[in-house]
Amino acid sequence: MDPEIFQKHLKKLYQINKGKVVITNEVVQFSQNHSEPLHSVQKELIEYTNTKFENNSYMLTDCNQNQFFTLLLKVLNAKKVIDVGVYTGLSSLSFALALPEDGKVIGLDICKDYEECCHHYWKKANVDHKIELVIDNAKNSLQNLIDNGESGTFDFIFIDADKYSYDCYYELSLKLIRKGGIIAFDNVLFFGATTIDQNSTKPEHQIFFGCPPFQSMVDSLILLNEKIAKDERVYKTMLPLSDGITLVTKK
Ligand SMILES: C[S@@+](CC[C@H](N)C(=O)[O-])C[C@H]1O[C@@H](n2cnc3c(N)ncnc32)[C@H](O)[C@@H]1O
Repeated sequence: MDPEIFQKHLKKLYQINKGKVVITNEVVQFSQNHSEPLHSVQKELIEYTNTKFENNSYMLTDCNQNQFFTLLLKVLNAKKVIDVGVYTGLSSLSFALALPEDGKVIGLDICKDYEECCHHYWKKANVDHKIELVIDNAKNSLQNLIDNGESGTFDFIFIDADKYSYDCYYELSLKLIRKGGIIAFDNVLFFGATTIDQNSTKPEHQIFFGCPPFQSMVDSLILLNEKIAKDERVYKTMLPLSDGITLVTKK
């Protein structure tokens, strides 16, 4: 191989989008196909949620995320996990599948509507015994864990419930996570809304404005993103994976 030709070629490639791959849906699918395959029950639950709860199935975590968390839990050698925002049970299922036989997921959700669905699929995947579903406001549930002396004992905490309360979940989770454990926040990019100038008049940005409930979630997430970026208590990284995931670990 002629190194000069190779260098010239690389330079040309680098000039296109600074050498970075544009993340299209096809690229997302490609990376999904080249990651740890999903368990058949994870696939069934996704299918069921998309058909049965069509109106709010956008709440499901996506495949890439679940594949990523599976690997993360293995690396962390995780045994104790908290899932804040369970919905139809996919994230809790993924965590339970990645944990050893004596591992435990505490799933927190305020809504009872999906309880039956959760247990059905968790049983089907033989992990129901590893998951404890607590129906209450997650703020109370996290505080109860602290009051029960479980501070500093969790390996991984996933925050994916109401966006207004992320900051409160963050502070409580910092108490519950062990040193070296990871707290992950979902939706920190929120369809890209948190990344744009909130005074933007660009026509392509106007879709993000004009819906007060959406805007107040965006405002909460913007404040949280700024807080974590400056927070000296943690090491952090924000990944442009799915709808944006921030990972933090205590210093
Ligand atoms: C985005 S969904 C979670 C998706 C889930 N992690 C998955 O993998 O599919 C958010 C969930 O948070 C729950 N939630 C909303 N507010 C909550 C609160 N204050 N406390 C606990 N759960 C809450 C909702 O009921 C909903 O099921």
